Amino acid sequence: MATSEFPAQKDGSKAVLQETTVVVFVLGGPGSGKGTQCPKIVEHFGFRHLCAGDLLQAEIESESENGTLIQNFKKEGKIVPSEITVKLLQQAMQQSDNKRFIVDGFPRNEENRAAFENIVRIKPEFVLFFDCPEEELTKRILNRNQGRVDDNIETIGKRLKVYFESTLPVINYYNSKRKVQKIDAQRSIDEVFEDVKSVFAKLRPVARLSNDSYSDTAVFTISLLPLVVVEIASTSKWLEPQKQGFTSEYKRGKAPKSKSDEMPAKPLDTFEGQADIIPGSMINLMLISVLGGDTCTSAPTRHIFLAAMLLFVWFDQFPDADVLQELFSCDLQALPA
Ligand SMILES: Nc1ncnc2c1ncn2[C@@H]1O[C@H](COP(=O)(O)OP(=O)(O)OP(=O)(O)O)[C@@H](O)[C@H]1O
Ligand SMILES: Nc1ccn([C@H]2C[C@H](O)[C@@H](COP(=O)(O)O)O2)c(=O)n1
Repeated sequence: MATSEFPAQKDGSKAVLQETTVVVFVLGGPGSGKGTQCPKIVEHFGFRHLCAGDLLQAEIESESENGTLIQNFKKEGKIVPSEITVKLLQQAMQQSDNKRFIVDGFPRNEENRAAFENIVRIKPEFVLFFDCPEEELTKRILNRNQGRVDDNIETIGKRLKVYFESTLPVINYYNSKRKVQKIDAQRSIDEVFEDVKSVFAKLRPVARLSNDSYSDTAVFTISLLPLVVVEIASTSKWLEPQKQGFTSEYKRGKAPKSKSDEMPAKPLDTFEGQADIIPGSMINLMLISVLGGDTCTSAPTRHIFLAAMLLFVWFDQFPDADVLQELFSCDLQALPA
């Protein structure tokens, strides 16, 4: 993903879209359920929802200079010139603290796609495509009852024509780049969302972390603290006598006793090297979840990993999984099956 500079803001500074910005385009015919599913994605995965149609509608309602032009395009079921739509999307992204966006109803045609990639300079992570037959689309729109100027049988025909002629080629373009996640949208809202969830769950865990609130930083710091404490305890001197005690009992072939004589101690192999194994496995588990695959690391690498994670959390800069993979690849080994 590329870094993109937005136009100067009122205070003269420039908002910069960082490399960690994630964009998912949500496409499908009119009435396929984009606007129904997007709020669920926001709720479950913390993305910011940008609906191109809603941004254009807000322009109409604000009676801006482009309002009448947009209204006329909308009534005709036509696609508004890309310059206008991309500018609105760009401003909305600029004003958001979130770095992860689902862009609903965009790009509607080749011109939209090229304008976004040229101006915003970000390629989508993937395209979520709600696939639904024409008859079902028409039925849903006619039942929608939200007072939209374009929800009438005449405009629906035009919108469907535009969808098949202009939007489907964009979906095919992304499909040729293996970026399309196709969802069967003809089923119930809940069934559709089950599929949507599994698509978003496949996003790399680091990319799924939200960067938009202090509470996230607090939650992640607190989650990392037990790891830090156990790691420090295991490598500090005060655990040495216990470790040696267990080891010498083990060498003499005697099971160490628990404090209560009636209660047998835990098996020796549970204790031996326990202080080293536990933090190792906890952090290895984290590494496995972040990097994928089976991994194990040496103690110094775990320490660097922990320190890096804390710094990343505090400075609100989560690294890409690829960066982590590169940082730790020298120390990652496949675990025996
Ligand atoms: N899976 C579904 N099953 C039945 N009805 C649905 C389903 N998903 C959405 N709907 C209904 O269909 C209508 C259209 O859905 P929605 O507004 O989400 O579509 P859309 O893709 O956002 O449409 P548009 O592109 O025209 O804005 C709504 O009334 C919605 O409640
Ligand atoms: N990229 C876009 C998105 C929307 N429009 C216009 C034309 C649509 O009929 C209208 C409503 O959009 P919807 O809510 O159906 O997604 O907005 C556009 O010109 N370009």
